[in-house]
Amino acid sequence: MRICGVILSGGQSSRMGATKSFLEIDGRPAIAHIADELKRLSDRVAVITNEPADYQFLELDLYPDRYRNKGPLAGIETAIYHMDADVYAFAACDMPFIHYGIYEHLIQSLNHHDAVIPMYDERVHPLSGIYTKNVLPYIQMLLDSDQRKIRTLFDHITVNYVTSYNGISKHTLDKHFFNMNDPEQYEMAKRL
Ligand SMILES: Nc1nc2c(ncn2[C@@H]2O[C@H](COP(=O)(O)OP(=O)(O)OP(=O)(O)O)[C@@H](O)[C@H]2O)c(=O)[nH]1
Repeated sequence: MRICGVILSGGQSSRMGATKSFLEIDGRPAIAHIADELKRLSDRVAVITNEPADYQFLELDLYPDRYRNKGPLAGIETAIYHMDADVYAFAACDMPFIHYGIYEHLIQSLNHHDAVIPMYDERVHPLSGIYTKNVLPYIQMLLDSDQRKIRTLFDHITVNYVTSYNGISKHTLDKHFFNMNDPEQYEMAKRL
């Protein structure tokens, strides 16, 4: 199975007030930690960013959103449009502690669905999901009619929502799904 890892980094970071990808965790930018983990899944990892010059140090494939200012769904569209793979493992740039084993578990849960979306602590995490190429025309249809909600995509495709993570510790899961959106959460991240 051909897998691509994709980091979504096209947001405004307005709550944080600084680009979340470049916030330092253990002396390295958050996005470098995320890239390292996705490289354990695949030798093909891309970043979807509208400021590619800032990301060249990562030495990854860089693509700007094809649909501008339409949110993360546009980032997913861009990745699938440009890269040829069977499955795409997505990560938000504000989840610095992702664990590749959780993605392996999601991929094993594909079972002919169009996407596998993790749930944890009663929250749905669509930007840490696995998507197949099948979703591309549906995303384009939504973006073409200015619909940006990922949840709307799920009305059109088959989704396996994963809620059990046998063999993965609570500590690993708590960190994987930790998301830093504001300065307070960044301070928490530095202590994790
Ligand atoms: N490629 C791409 N990624 C996006 C876009 N909007 C948000 N993202 C990414 O989606 C993830 C979640 O973003 P949010 O936290 O909802 O939004 P944000 O713009 O980063 O932050 P706020 O401005 O504080 O809402 C992050 O990884 C963002 O970089 C977009 O328009 N394009």
